[in-house]
Parts: sequence; C-alpha cells; structure tokens
Amino acid sequence: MRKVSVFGATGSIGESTFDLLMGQGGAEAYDVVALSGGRNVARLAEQARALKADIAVTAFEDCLPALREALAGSGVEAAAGAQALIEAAHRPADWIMSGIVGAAGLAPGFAALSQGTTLALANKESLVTAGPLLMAEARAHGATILPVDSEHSAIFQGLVGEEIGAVERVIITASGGAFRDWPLERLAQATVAEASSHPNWNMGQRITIDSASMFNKALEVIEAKEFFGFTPRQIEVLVHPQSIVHSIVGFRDGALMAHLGVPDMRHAIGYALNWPERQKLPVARLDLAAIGSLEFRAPDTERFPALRLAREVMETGGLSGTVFNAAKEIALDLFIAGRIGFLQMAALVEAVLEDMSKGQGLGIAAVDLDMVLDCDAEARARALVISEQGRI
Ligand SMILES: NC(=O)C1=CN([C@@H]2O[C@H](COP(=O)(O)OP(=O)(O)OC[C@H]3O[C@@H](n4cnc5c(N)ncnc54)[C@H](OP(=O)(O)O)[C@@H]3O)[C@@H](O)[C@H]2O)C=CC1
Ligand SMILES: CC(=O)[C@@H](O)[C@H](O)COP(=O)(O)O
Ligand SMILES: [Mn+2]
Repeated sequence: MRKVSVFGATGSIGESTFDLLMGQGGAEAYDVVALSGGRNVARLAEQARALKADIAVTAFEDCLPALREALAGSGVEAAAGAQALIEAAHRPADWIMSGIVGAAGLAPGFAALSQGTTLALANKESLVTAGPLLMAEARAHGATILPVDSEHSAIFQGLVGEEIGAVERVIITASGGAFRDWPLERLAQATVAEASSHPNWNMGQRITIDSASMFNKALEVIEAKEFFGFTPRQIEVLVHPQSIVHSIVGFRDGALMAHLGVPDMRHAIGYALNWPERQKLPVARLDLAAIGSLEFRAPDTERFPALRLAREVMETGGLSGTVFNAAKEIALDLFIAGRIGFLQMAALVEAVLEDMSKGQGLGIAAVDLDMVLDCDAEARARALVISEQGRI
C-alpha cells in the first residue's frame, strides 16, 4: 500500500486532500503515516481515526493534552511542536502533502524531501522564501516536487511531453480577488471581513486576503520562477475574473495551451495524488456553453503594488524572497489584528525590503536553511519595528 502523510490536514488544502483519500479507498487503500494540524485538534483526531494514521501532530505544544484526549483508545500516537512536525516528516512515506500555511511549512517540507519522497507542494511560501535550497534538496535526495497551487499545476500539466526550451511564456491567471474592481480610495478602507471573502475559491483566510491584495499572485509569480526556472520576463499575469482558466503555457510557435476546470482544489490535489496517472475525480464538470464567455484583462499594479514588488524581488534574487514573504506574513497579521490598513500591507513590505537592502543588499544567496530562518526572523522583527514607528 502507498504510504502517505498530510501536513496541514485540518486546513482547506488538507480537507480537500482528506476528502480525496477517503474517496479513493481511505485506510483500506492507503497506509497513512502522519497527519498534522494546528489548533483544530478535534478535527485532526477525527481525520487520524478515519484514516488510521500512525501519528497525529499538532504544531502547538499547548494543544497536546487535548489531542491526546481526542485520540484516547484509537491507537494513534500524538505529538506536538515544531520539532515533532519535522520528525513526522522524516517518517518514510511515498507521498507527502505540504499544506501548512506560511513559512512554518518550510522545515517540514525540507525534512520530507530529505527522505527522497514525492512532495505535493501547496505551501508556496516555501518556494518564495527558499526556492533554490528547496529545489537543490529535492535534487540531492532524488525527491520529486509536484506543484499543487492551481496555476502551477496547470502549467505543469501544460508541459507534459513538452521540451522546457520550447516555452516562450507562461500566463498566470488571477481572479483579481475580492477587490478586483474597487477604486484605490475605497481599498484604503477595506475591512478584514470584506477581504476574507473570495469570489470563486473556498480557501483559508490568509490566502484569501492575499488574493484580495494580490500578494497571492505576487507569491505565485516568484513560485513559478523558482519551480520551473522561467525568467521573470517569461512570466505574465492576466486577470481572469471567472477562475476557469487556471494558467496558460505559450510555446515558441505562438501556440497557447490553457488548462481549464471548475475552481475546486481537488482537481490539482487529485492530479498530484494520482500522478503520473489520471483518476476519476469528484469535481464538477465544466459546462462552457452555460458559462458563455470568459473575460481577461491586464492587472493594475497601481492599485495592487504587490505585483510590482514581486518583479523587484525576482530581479534582486538571493534573500529578497525570504524578506518579502516574512514581511508579508507580518503585514497580514497586523491587518487581521486591525493594526494597519489594507493598503499599508504593501507599504510595509516595501519598507522592510528597502530597509534590509541597505548595506550588503539582499542579493546574497542563502547557503542553508538556518540562513533563511535567520533572515526570516530579522525581516519579521524589522516589520514590527517599522509599523510601531509609524513609518508606513
Ligand atoms: N486553500 C487553497 O485552496 C490553496 C492554498 N494554497 C496554499 O496552501 C497552504 C495552505 O493553505 P490553506 O489550506 O488555505 O490554509 P488553512 O489556513 O486553511 O490551513 C492551514 C493548515 O496549517 C495549520 N497551521 C496553521 N498554523 C500553523 C503553524 N504555525 N505550524 C504548522 N501548522 C499550522 C492549520 O492548522 P489548524 O487549522 O488546525 O490551526 C491548517 O492545518 C498555503 O501555503 C496556501 O498558500 C495554495 C493554493 C490553493
Ligand atoms: C486556488 C489557488 O490556487 C489560489 O491560489 C487561487 O489562485 C487564488 O485566487 P487568486 O487568483 O484570486 O489569487
Ligand atoms: Mn493559486
């Protein structure tokens, strides 16, 4: 039986993965090694019982007593904390879902790659913060990374049987998020509740707000550079309000190959779970005649400066992705906590990038994970100082 683990099992990506595993035979078909979650230990225990996992890990040590209680009598081992997540990711598995949100997913992802597994990567922050190291770790251990982010899965599928040198461009589609048509003045007043509702996708709160600010697309542009090795000039962004075309690959003969499907992450996750085969998936089928028309338009980098910042980060390279992601995570925390406004998120990220570029600059490549984690911590601390000083 195929051994699988799911990190971030209680989240939006995790629940879709759980649904697919259950639909494809559950504990009868898969030998489930580890499931991880955060504070939702009741759900984590339910999933672990249903899939007969060997171990369930909560990221937070104060949640361990509740997890132990919820697993009592099940035979599933319980563990907690950042180190326990890494140890669980070292447990041999053939397929591991990286569905933790934020840079917290980086160390477990690295640990998983070091055992030469197949890593289904939803955690785009890993590639933004430490892309070259992560890809090198995969190569060094003969591991495979399969993209799960819908746009990157679409591009990956568009490249099957193609020569990477024949690719001229990739067009990453963007819904435009909750505020696609809002004028700049209104964006300044946008609330957390308004930003937490996506027009097409049902996702965790953090990525949903990132979609509204287009920081999600900014992360995805960098993710495409790091994963596929495209140059920044090859990567375009196109606003497509319906989220039906998940991305497009353009070849040197001018042909464009688009991937279409309903906005349901079970599509991309199911592709990664069954790769290199395709299995029947429980997703709605597209009725293009009912949809009638699809719209496309250029993105607006004035209202959404995150896209401009992503271009700067790609040009600088090195540790700028680490700083970008860390500052963005703090900016998002501050916005959710009501301490900064919606537009101040991009202003804060830009200020941290500027601040940390002084001296030797951010173009230096990280040599190891510790260097990335140190830079991440420094960027978070600087972001807090800059916001407390009212410099945005
Ligand atoms: N949702 C989607 O459709 C898509 C998501 N992605 C990416 O996938 C990842 C997951 O997103 P999503 O599922 O929406 O996020 P959710 O917030 O829904 O879920 C996050 C998961 O991570 C756990 N978690 C939270 N904080 C920590 C932490 N500090 N350490 C370890 N685990 C933690 C949560 O636990 P708990 O809930 O129990 O507290 C939960 O299991 C992100 O990187 C996102 O960008 C990419 C494309 C689409
Ligand atoms: C489902 C997925 O991959 C998300 O990243 C989605 O693309 C977010 O939508 P936006 O295009 O609005 O950022
Ligand atoms: Mn995406």
